[in-house]
This record gives sequence, structure tokens and C-alpha cells, in this order.
Amino acid sequence: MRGGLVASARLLPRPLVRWFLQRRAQQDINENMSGGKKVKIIFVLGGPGSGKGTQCSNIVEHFGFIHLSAGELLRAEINSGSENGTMIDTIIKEGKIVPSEITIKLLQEAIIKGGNDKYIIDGFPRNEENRVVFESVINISPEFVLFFDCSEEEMERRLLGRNQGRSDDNIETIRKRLKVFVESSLPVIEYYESKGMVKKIDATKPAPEVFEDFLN
Ligand SMILES: Nc1ncnc2c1ncn2[C@@H]1O[C@H](COP(=O)(O)OP(=O)(O)O)[C@@H](O)[C@H]1O
Ligand SMILES: O=c1ccn([C@@H]2O[C@H](COP(=O)(O)OP(=O)(O)O)[C@@H](O)[C@H]2O)c(=O)[nH]1
Ligand SMILES: [Mg+2]
Repeated sequence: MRGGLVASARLLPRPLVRWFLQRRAQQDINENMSGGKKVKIIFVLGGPGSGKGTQCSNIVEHFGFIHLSAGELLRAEINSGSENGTMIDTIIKEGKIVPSEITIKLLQEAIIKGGNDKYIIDGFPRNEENRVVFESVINISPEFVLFFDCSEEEMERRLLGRNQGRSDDNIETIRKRLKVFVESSLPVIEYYESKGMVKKIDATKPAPEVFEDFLN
């Protein structure tokens, strides 16, 4: 039966399948919110190595947010041995951006599982398509967007010293990630800037000072 459904879904036009999945996602999030407060989100953006993860840990310690790192969710998906794992692994090693549907589904599941009303989403949306699909599927606008602004030399230096055994923290992939950040992620920040939603922070400073600037 399930196989039959999957086979029929393959025969349907992609826009129709996408519409159906969006309806399902909105329903799920709405059910999660029913009886509770409206879910609030903050996006945390910045180049690779700008300190997003470090500052998100500080923020959750001081405020009652749940920290969702899109990159961590994707790495967990690889490690779970899911059917998409190999594809995600290849994309991350190449420094490219995973298809929106995959990342958004993982974020949606994490929001529902979190059962909280405040989420800080780290490293997403990474391109305009991510942003548009998230808006239409999840239907929540961020309260504001934090942008950790850091020089490329400093980001490169930090990533080479991160030492977390990541397959993408090597000079070749780092250079590709920096290029993808400029070409695909900066336009997302510019979009939110045009709406007056960005809090930009100088992230080249030492981590405690960056957090101080966030608090002010
Ligand atoms: N302000 C900072 N100054 C120096 N090193 C930092 C700073 N913030 C983070 N780091 C270090 O740089 C590396 C990348 O930080 P991380 O928070 O993982 O960045 P991102 O999530 O943006 O890639 C880590 O090793 C971290 O300890
Ligand atoms: O929404 C996302 C977030 C991450 N990634 C992939 O996961 C990698 C690592 O992301 P993460 O945010 O963990 O890296 P960071 O910027 O923190 O170093 C990225 O380079 C992308 O290949 C992605 O495709 N979509
Ligand atoms: Mg990170």
C-alpha cells in the first residue's frame, strides 16, 4: 500500500506534491502550537567560522531558547544512516547547500519534538530558496535575524583550528564554503536588511565581547 502511494506520488506533477507536503507541514506545526503560545524563531546567520554555534550556546544559556543548528541536524541525519545520508554527506563535503525540502523537514521535526515556543535557528536559511520554501512551508517569520560579520581570513583561521573532525573543515572545502556564503547566503541577509530585521554584530572580536555586543 505504502509502496503504491510512493509510486503514485512519483507520477504526480512536482508542484502538486510540494503543495501537498506544505499543507501537511503547516497542519503539523499548527497542531504543535494549538493550546500553546505562538512559536517564535530567530535566525542566526554568518559565514562559516563566524562563531554562530559559539554564540548560540551563550544565548540559550541566558534566554529560554532551544538551539537548532541546521548543520548539526544534517550531520545527525548522515549518522543515522538514513536513505538521504550519502547524498547529504557528499553535498557537505563539497561545501554546497542541501536541497531545501530535506533541511526544512528536519527543522520542522525538531520544532515539533522540541515542544518549546522559542527557537534559535543557526546556519539557516543559507540561500534564497531556503528562505522562500521555509516561509511557505513553516509559515513563521523570524522575530529578527542575527548576523555575525567576520573577515574571511579570520573565519578561515578559526575553521582550520576547530578540530571537531568535520569532513568540511579542510582548506579546499573551506574556500568553497566561503564562496557559497558570499554568492548564496549574503543575499538572504540583504533581503532581511531591506526589511530592517537584521542585528549585525562585529564577530571578529573575542567571543565574550561578541556576546556583550549582542546583549547591548
Ligand atoms: N569570537 C571568536 N574568536 C575566536 N575564536 C572563536 C570565536 N568564536 C568562535 N571561535 C572558535 O572558532 C571556531 C568556529 O566557531 P563556531 O562557533 O563553530 O562557528 P560557526 O558555527 O559560525 O561555524 C570554533 O573553534 C570556536 O571555538
Ligand atoms: O541549512 C543548511 C545548513 C547547513 N548546510 C550544509 O552543512 C554544512 C555545515 O553547516 P554548519 O552550519 O554546521 O557549518 P558552520 O557554518 O557552522 O561552519 C554547510 O556548509 C552546508 O553544506 C546546508 O546545506 N543547509
Ligand atoms: Mg556552526
